[in-house]
Parts: sequence; structure tokens; C-alpha cells
Amino acid sequence: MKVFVSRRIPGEVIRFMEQYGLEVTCNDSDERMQQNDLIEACKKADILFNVGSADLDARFMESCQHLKGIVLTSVGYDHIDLNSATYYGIPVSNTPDVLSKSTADTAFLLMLATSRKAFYQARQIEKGAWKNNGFLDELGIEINGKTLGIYGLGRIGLELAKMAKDAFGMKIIYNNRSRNMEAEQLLNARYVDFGELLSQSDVLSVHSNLTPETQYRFNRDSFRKMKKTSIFINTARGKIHHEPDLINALKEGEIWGAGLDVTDPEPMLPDNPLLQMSNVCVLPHIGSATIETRMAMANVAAHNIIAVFRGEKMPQIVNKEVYDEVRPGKI
Ligand SMILES: NC(=O)c1ccc[n+]([C@@H]2O[C@H](COP(=O)([O-])OP(=O)(O)OC[C@H]3O[C@@H](n4cnc5c(N)ncnc54)[C@H](O)[C@@H]3O)[C@@H](O)[C@H]2O)c1
Repeated sequence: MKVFVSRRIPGEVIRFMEQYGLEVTCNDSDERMQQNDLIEACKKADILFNVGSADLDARFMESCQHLKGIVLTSVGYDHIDLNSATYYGIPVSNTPDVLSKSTADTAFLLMLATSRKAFYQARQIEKGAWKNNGFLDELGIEINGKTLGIYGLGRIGLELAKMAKDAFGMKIIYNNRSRNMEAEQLLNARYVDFGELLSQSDVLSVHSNLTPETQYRFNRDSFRKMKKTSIFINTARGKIHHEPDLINALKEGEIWGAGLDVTDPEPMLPDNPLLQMSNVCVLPHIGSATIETRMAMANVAAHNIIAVFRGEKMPQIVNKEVYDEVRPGKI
């Protein structure tokens, strides 16, 4: 069985798959592949190891309907046309859990960095403008003991809540599709409706999936309902906030600052006004980019590939219906 890997991965992960008799071909570049090139490369493959998780739409699924599996190296799958994959009988897997801690760390890093204007201060030093501020100019704010609001308290949100409570004694409020009893019992987290999440959070961190319901959930209206002293953090997906509205909210002082690991579009354009603001910290979608986590993600993906090779169900399947006897579109 032939596996095509869309971006460079560690040699040991390739060797691990080869041990099972899989024939692995790897794109040599570290750049994300364009869809046409990916379709071409997949013509000779049975399984796509979609590293860096390029967007895969209905056209891709139709062109590559011979694939026996697509393994993603991300937990989010909003960029994959799952209905089409299911229609053509292609199982798709993701990499949940193993990246929760490192992504929560990234949210925490952005929370602290934004609250102290750390990226801006570092940029000033690089420009030769070393200045430690007096009583008025470019001061930060403290997050100790303040209220952290979490939108989407799933795996990553819970990790962040634990850290914020342990390290900074933050009070946790959250809004989620359902109550998270673990967080309520462990952390005294309080479930609130969306309006209260906006009005009560000192730091509001987004950890929901991107869905039609969550797209642009944070927009002009929501930013207006937030505290003027609040910090908005998004490490989930750039389209969950409306970026022009976020820029306005920061310019108008409707919120105090923002920390983003995800933007809309990605990559962020270099002339984006957010990059000039002292109260904004932006990272290039590196939530899970640690040696340990990337290795763990590659291993999870490799195990899903081996499951396909053995004719077993993928352990981290996201379109379970693909294994149903009668699946959507194939009645
Ligand atoms: N920045 C990065 O590199 C990076 C890394 C990993 C994950 N992510 C993103 O983080 C997201 C969360 O990952 P996770 O593993 O915690 O997922 P998860 O499924 O465990 O948690 C998502 C939570 O969002 C909630 N949710 C969904 N729709 C909602 C809505 N309309 N209102 C309120 N809550 C809603 C769900 O109930 C769930 O509890 C992923 O979907 C992915 O997009 C980003």
C-alpha cells in the first residue's frame, strides 16, 4: 500500500510506517502543497498523510476517490469536506488530545504576552528604542486573580483553565455546547450564557471548533459587549472572530488587547494594522508546534495509516458514518 506524505516529516516516522511494508513517498519541501499538485501526487497513492493539513474540498475528494484513507495532522477538520469524503467512502482521521497541552500553553503565552505588551516591547528594543516605562506610558495590566472566560470548553479549553487557575488563581467562567462537569468540579468553573461570557471576562479565550454557528461569533456586537479592559485571545480558528471588527474594537478602545495564533486570512498580510498595535500579539498558527507534540501527532497519524493497511477502522476517525453499511450518498 502506498502512502503519500504532503510535507516533510521526521525520518523515524517514515521508517515506522515502512516497517509494516508501507511504501512511503514524501514531498521534499516544507511548503504547503497546492491542491492541483496534491491531486496529481495522490493519483499514485492509496493513503494521503496530509501534513500541515492543506484544504481538501469536494473537487479533491472527487478526483481522489480511490483513496483508502486521509490522515490529518490537526484536531480541527473544518478545512476538509467531510461530507464528500464520506460520500466517496474515504475515512478521515485527526490528532486529538496529544496537542491539547501545547495549544493551551500557546493561549497562556498570548494571554501573558498581550497583558504586558511583550511583543511590542521586544520590537522596540530591536529598533534601538529601549525604554522602561514610567507611570503612564504603554503599561501592561495584570491577569492575576481575574476572570478567564472560555468559549468552547473542550480538551484545549480545559487545559488552559487548569493552568490559569493553578498559576494565576483566575476564576473560570465558560460557554460551551454542553456543561463540562469535570471543569465545574475540579476548577469551580461556572457555566454562563454567551452574553455573560462577554460582559464578565477579563480575558476571553476562544477554543471552540469552527462551524457555521461559530463563524464570526466574535464580531462588532460582541466586542462592544466586552469590558474595555478585556483581552481577547484566539488560538482556535481565525474565522471565529471577524478580523475587521476586531481591528475596529481595538482602535476604538472597546477592548484592551488581543492575542492571536490564528488569523483570517492565513498567512496574515504584512500590512495588517494589528501588527502595528502595541496591545496585540500575533503568532503564525504555532499552537501545537513543539518537538514533542509534533512527534506525538505524527505517531497518531502513522497508527491510523497502519489501521487502514490492516483493514481495521481508524482509531481517530472523524467521519464515523463512512464505516456504516449504508452511508450518506451511497444508499
Ligand atoms: N492554534 C493551533 O495550532 C490549534 C491546535 C489545535 C487545535 N486548534 C483548534 O482548537 C479547536 C478546539 O480543539 P479541542 O481539541 O479542544 O476540541 P474539542 O472538541 O475538545 O473542544 C471544542 C469545544 O467547543 C465547543 N463548541 C463547539 N461549538 C460551540 C458553540 N457554538 N458554542 C459554544 N461552544 C461550542 C464544543 O462543545 C467543545 O467543547 C479545534 O477545533 C481547532 O480548530 C488550534
